[in-house]
Amino acid sequence: MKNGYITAFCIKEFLVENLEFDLKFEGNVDFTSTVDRHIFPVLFASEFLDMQVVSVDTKRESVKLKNASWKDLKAIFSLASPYKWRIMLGISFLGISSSIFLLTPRILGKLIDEFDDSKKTSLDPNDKSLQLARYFKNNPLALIGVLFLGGLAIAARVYCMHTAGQLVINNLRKTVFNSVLRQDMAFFDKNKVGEIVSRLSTDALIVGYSVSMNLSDGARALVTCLGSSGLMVYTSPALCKVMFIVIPIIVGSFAIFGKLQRKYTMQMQEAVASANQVATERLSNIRTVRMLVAERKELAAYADKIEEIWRVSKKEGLAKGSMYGSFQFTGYIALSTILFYGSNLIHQGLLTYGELSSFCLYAVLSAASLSNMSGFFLELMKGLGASNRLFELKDRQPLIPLEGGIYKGTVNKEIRFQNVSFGYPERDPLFNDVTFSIPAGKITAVVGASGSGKSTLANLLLRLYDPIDGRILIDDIDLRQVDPSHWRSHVGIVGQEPVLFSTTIKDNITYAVDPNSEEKITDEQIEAAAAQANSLEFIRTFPEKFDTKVGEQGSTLSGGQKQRIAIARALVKNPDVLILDEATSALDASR
Ligand SMILES: Nc1ncnc2c1ncn2[C@@H]1O[C@H](COP(=O)(O)OP(=O)(O)OP(=O)(O)O)[C@@H](O)[C@H]1O
Repeated sequence: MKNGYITAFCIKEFLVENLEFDLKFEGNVDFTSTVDRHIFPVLFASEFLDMQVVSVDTKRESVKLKNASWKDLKAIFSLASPYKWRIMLGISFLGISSSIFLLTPRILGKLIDEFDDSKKTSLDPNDKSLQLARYFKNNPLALIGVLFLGGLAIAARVYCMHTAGQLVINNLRKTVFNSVLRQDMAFFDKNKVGEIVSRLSTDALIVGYSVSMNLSDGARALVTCLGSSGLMVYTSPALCKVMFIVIPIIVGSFAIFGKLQRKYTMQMQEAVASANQVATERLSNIRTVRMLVAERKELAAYADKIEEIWRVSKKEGLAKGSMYGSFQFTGYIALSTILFYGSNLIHQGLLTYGELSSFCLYAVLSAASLSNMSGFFLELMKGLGASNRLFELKDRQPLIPLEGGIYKGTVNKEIRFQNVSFGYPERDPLFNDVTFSIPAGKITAVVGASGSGKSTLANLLLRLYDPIDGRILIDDIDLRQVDPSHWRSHVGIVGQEPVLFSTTIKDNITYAVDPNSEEKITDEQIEAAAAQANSLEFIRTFPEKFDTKVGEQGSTLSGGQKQRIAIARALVKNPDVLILDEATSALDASR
């Protein structure tokens, strides 16, 4: 047990005085040796810096949803371009299956006429489809074989497009996650983590689907629609007149209800993201919820969000139902008219039974493909909406970059806050024109009232935020010119509420050590750091020692144990600057 002598620095406007006092540490954090290694902890204690206290504004702005526009189409399809060969292969299989299934109704029609003795003699023997029909009549197994080939081509197309979609989703998720990880703290102050996770899971899925499987379904619908319409005209131009009456009704109802459905689908995604946010935040803080007996309140908050989903869902269902209903209605009107008018044409000898059958099959195919095309359009719209939000995250440039600048990690003379003014975004200024120095090799304490800005000074020193005015100098070099990641890797910090990850004690202690760095941390160094933080003793009592899993946010450890592991984590990388932000608040005081 050692006593460390610290020098408390106070910000000049309030008190110009150096204080020396006796600091008691439980355990054996050896500050004498750390001072030798030019480590100088900056201790933050809640006492007497009389700074302005600003109330907490809990209302945070979320990622804004903008309306999707066609100009984003290029950007969304460019996501699929790395997988274009896989998509092209899928489209080729589409060509095979579509040719087979488009020609089948015509051949079946000819087969029907082949069995009608009254029509048999009047058929054109040079007609290729008739020749094929006759071949299949004599070799029915060949027809089964061709249809089987069509089925195989469909399976291959679905496989290619499904996997291409997953590759797009994987790539998108990685890119967006990378961009989110690089954002500045002000971004995380504004955007809720639950919403960002929702973007990564749901929106990436929608975008990936819309440019892969949906693209292939859309292409299939288009080919089928064009092919079957052409074959309808070829089979009976007279019957096609009926279609001129029905198509405008189908297109009109699709335009109205499709637009409505798109609107409600976007509202639905927003409502789901909002419900996810509530669930994530409350469940990750379940202990607090339990201790404050807030289960009913949280259930009510979640139920409100679910109620919102239900409200939007009803509108979405109504738009969807109206669209499908109008499709079915117009479809059956068209089919009845075709059969009625077609029977008349047969009676007049202008059409055969086989031709009417083929025409009906093509009409059904073309109606189904119109409906599929509407589905394609809707999915594309959904994809555009979702991509808009994802691109916002992907393309956002952080206010403070992760890398770039002078490689400065050691402090030889001093760290100097020079005329620093700061306020959090959308808040009143927290402090103005603050100047003080932290000399190298010394222990410096900052003390002040709760909420006065002590942790904020640590945030500024780590360059999590930039001062609004003034400079922070590391040996006369402005911190803004220093490579942020390099600087941070030389600063050890133990926060007020130590955050542990749900992995082993060893992984938590070595969390800040770059796995790709040449300098490997040995088990002896880990044990030494744990011993310095006075955690070795209790770690050894666990059956799995350093391989013990600590649970979510270290839930299986006591507050003091968590803090000691956090101290070991800060010490193991042998930092040049050590910041202890009330790091011993959960430790028992003892000599
Ligand atoms: N990310 C943030 N966004 C907006 N305001 C913040 C943020 N973090 C802190 N604040 C506000 O800044 C003020 C200073 O906070 P800070 O955590 O620096 O105080 P502190 O002196 O360390 O307090 P304590 O001793 O209670 O830990 C507080 O009023 C707080 O509400």
